[in-house]
Amino acid sequence: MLKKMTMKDVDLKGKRVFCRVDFNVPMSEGNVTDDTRIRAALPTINYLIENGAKVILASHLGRPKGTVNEEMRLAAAAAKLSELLHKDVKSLDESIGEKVEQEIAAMNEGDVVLLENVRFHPGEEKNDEELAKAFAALADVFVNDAFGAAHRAHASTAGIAKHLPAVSGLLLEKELDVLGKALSEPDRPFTAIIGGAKVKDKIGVIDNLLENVDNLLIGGGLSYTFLKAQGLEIGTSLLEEDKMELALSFLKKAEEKGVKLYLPIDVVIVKEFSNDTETKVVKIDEIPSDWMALDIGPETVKLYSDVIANSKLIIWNGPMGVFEMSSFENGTKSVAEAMAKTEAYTVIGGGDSAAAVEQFHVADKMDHISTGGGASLEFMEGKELPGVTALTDK
Ligand SMILES: Nc1ncnc2c1ncn2[C@@H]1O[C@H](COP(=O)(O)OP(=O)(O)OP(=O)(O)O)[C@@H](O)[C@H]1O
Ligand SMILES: O=C(O)[C@H](O)COP(=O)(O)O
Repeated sequence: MLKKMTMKDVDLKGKRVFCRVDFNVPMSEGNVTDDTRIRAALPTINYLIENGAKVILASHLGRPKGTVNEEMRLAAAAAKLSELLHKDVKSLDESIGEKVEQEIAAMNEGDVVLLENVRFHPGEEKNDEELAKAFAALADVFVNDAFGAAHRAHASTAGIAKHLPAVSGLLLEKELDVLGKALSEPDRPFTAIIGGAKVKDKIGVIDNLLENVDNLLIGGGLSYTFLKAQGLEIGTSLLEEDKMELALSFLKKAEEKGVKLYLPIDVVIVKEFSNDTETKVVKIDEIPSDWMALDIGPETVKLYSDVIANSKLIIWNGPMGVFEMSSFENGTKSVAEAMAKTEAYTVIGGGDSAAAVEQFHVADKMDHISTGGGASLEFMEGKELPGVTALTDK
């Protein structure tokens, strides 16, 4: 349970509400190419409208490093939101200052404006006190619905919360609820699937999950460091030599905690990193020294799919192979399909895994797809999220 104030704990009628959302969406040629994050914020925005708030939305887009970048303006996101809400959304070209104040003063209850990219100000990422105060001066209430940015202690996610009643939005609440419950009172068997490129990026999450899960399925680039550490030949597959000791300590921890840790038993290998080259499927102890593994093989798919089918709760973060190339997509696709079929409660930890379930058309079969990549990872590592900590206690 979230011990922070929520939108339901404050009177919103006629109030100016500064609502931080994560509209950091993929764009191409000035258009939003994936509106998932905008759609995910609709329940909160509609709630604010229905309760008579004046809705002042704020977001970052990309990493403009404190200067105005024409390609990172939020106007296209405002247009997309307007289309989804069936309502005018005024896109402003600043996020603080006199002009913004005038626009807000002219708002009626239920009106919606979207401020310009907050990262155009250098103070945003520095969590500058003056910028936080300038944001707070625009409003009476702060609502944080930007789960995707909750791991950042920035002026519009954390700093502002010191100066206004600060409450969670519905998306933020839901994300914390689903991920929190999964980690604190999991239905068992509880299985985590961890893939992606590097052990380095998943140290915290593997360490924390080993405290909790029944099964840990490892795939993707990071599995080869584990395999090499066990003395296997991995050819030219991805290796982080300095993480081999750590990989061994994870294997030991799994044994101590009674966690079944699975590594690939067969793989798809190639001689060069290319989609159009000869591929072979080999057993895990048959990788030639000049070949590299870019996907898990069919035996591993079968093994992992069986574990998935026999689980009650599954959390997935990171692809099983180089799924962007069709020759190496099978492992990731099969895991996505096995998750789509299972009766278990399925949680996708954002980022590449969320992209994969979209790509393989099974997104609607998942119980929860997190809108946060980095944020969900940090949450699963057991870290505090500054955007949540900053909210007003109940
Ligand atoms: N065997 C492999 N060899 C090389 N690269 C791999 C292999 N398996 C997966 N990858 C690559 O790993 C990348 C994804 O890993 P990365 O750690 O960057 O993100 P992630 O785990 O999906 O994290 P997030 O979900 O937070 O975005 C993909 O681009 C994929 O091509
Ligand atoms: O896309 C994300 O993960 C969030 O919007 C956070 O973006 P950032 O990594 O640039 O802070």
